Amino acid sequence: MEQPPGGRLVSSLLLGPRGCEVTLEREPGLLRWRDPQPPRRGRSSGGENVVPASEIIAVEETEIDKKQCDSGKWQKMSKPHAFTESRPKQLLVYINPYGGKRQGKRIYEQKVAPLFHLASISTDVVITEHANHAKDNLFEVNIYKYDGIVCVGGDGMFSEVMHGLIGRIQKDSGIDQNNPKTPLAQCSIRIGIIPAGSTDCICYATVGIVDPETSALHIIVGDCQPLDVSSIHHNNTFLKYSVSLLGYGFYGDILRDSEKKRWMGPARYDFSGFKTFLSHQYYEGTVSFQPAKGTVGSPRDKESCRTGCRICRQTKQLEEQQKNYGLEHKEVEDEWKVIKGKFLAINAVNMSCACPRSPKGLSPAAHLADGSADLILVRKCSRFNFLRYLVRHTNQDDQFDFPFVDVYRVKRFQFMSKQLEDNESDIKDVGKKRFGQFCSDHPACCCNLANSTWNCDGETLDSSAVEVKVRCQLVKLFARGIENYKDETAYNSSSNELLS
Ligand SMILES: CCCCCCCCCCCCC/C=C/[C@@H](O)[C@H](CO)NC(=O)CCCCCCCCCCCCCCC
Ligand SMILES: Nc1ncnc2c1ncn2[C@@H]1O[C@H](COP(=O)(O)OP(=O)(O)OP(=O)(O)O)[C@@H](O)[C@H]1O
Ligand SMILES: [Ca+2]
Repeated sequence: MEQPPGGRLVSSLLLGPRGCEVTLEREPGLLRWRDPQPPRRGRSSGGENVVPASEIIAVEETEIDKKQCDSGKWQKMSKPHAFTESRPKQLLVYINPYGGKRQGKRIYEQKVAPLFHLASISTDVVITEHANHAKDNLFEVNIYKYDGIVCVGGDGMFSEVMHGLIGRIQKDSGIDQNNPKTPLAQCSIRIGIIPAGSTDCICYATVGIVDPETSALHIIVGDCQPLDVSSIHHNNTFLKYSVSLLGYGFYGDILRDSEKKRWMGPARYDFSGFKTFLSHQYYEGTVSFQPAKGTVGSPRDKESCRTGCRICRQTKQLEEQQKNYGLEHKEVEDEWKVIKGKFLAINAVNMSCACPRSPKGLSPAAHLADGSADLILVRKCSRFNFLRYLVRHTNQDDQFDFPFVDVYRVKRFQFMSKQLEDNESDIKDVGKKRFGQFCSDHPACCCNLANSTWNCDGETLDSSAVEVKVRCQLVKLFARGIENYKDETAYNSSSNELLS
């Protein structure tokens, strides 16, 4: 390449048989070239292609210009894959061969491994043989020699890997996860998700699409997206972490029913969803929460969390300022709001939970990394109204604009079912232990006194009573959030293309 004044390198690029001029600008590091063919009608970019150098996957030398090469003008790159420092070089990969449509192994081998190879990334691959294989393995291996952990599977598989990684880091830092008040050690090793599950909402809500190649490219270029994690405890015992949906009632019941139908694959959720919708079960209990005062946004905002989100950045800055002034424990004194009622669904989401089934998700304005969760309370209502509420997850109408739906942005919350409250207040009265019974006052009504279960990122929880606290940006993903359409037009569609 020749270097004219102005920090711009100019060279010629062969695209098939045609040549064109290509320039590389030092600042901001953009590679530009014009299509050799005249632009087609309606193409806004006018045939110009722009690729940030940081997004070039690999460069290979070809012997097309032997003379120039011999004359010493060409220099061999010692590390052809080293475009930026944040790119991973060594990855540990876990594949769940039974997630989703059981395509995990094929997806990895055919779509992902060749890209990793092209980008000179070395991998250790573990194909899991049973549930918790990946989680247990993360406590045994030397995780510190890897630049990232990749999971090939769905939300449940991500959850397993995340539990392994967070648990391992806490163990190595001497932190007891059972203490709900202890600050947790952040995980600097990033997690990559290659979607091969049934819902894949963590992938969809952090990348904007469920596509294994796109996710592989985010891993290769070393993108980094911090993610809030909720820790769930009961009676000073750690239960689980959650990053997407922690749902009681409707989504808990769907999960409980669908687990028996894993053989159906992703369709099990529609089957169990329909069945659960018809059962129209509501649950009584008390929800207490601390509203998120430090965050800048609200769940009713029209704007969603996007790449480089201002709200996530501001909240993190605020948290750091509070830490510097020694105010990080102030939330302990913050007021608790208490709501008793009959609920069809109690959903706490750390992110929008957008997924192919619901492209805007359960809470469209929830943020990936603002240190808060959106708590959605759907009170007892008619079947017809609940259907109207569900349908709004699939169209542009506001799903919170119903008198029976409330949404709050929270940092912590607790839930206890009425049944447990009754048992706790009169524990000696054996007659009051009504597990699994139906309401004796109204035998024909659907007032089931049995508990629902919590759906925690697609896994069931053992306790119906929970204490939940959001841990701001506890983990990091190889992702960059959903890109704004406006930003995307800055580069044309080739921004993710491989150059070789
Ligand atoms: C009429 C159409 C209404 C469609 C309403 C669609 C709402 C979909 C909302 C999806 C939210 C996903 C939240 C993510 C949860 C994940 O952490 C978890 C693990 O992967 N997935 C599930 O629990 C899996 C949850 C799967 C939920 C499927 C719900 C299907 C409901 C069907 C109701 C049918 C009523 C029809 C009446 C005629
Ligand atoms: N080899 C295996 N055999 C059985 N279960 C496994 C195996 N490997 C992992 N698992 C478990 O399978 C569960 C579900 O997997 P996964 O999340 O990949 O698929 P899914 O449930 O179909 O998708 P989604 O979570 O997106 O709805 C995970 O919780 C994981 O612990
Ligand atoms: Ca959040």
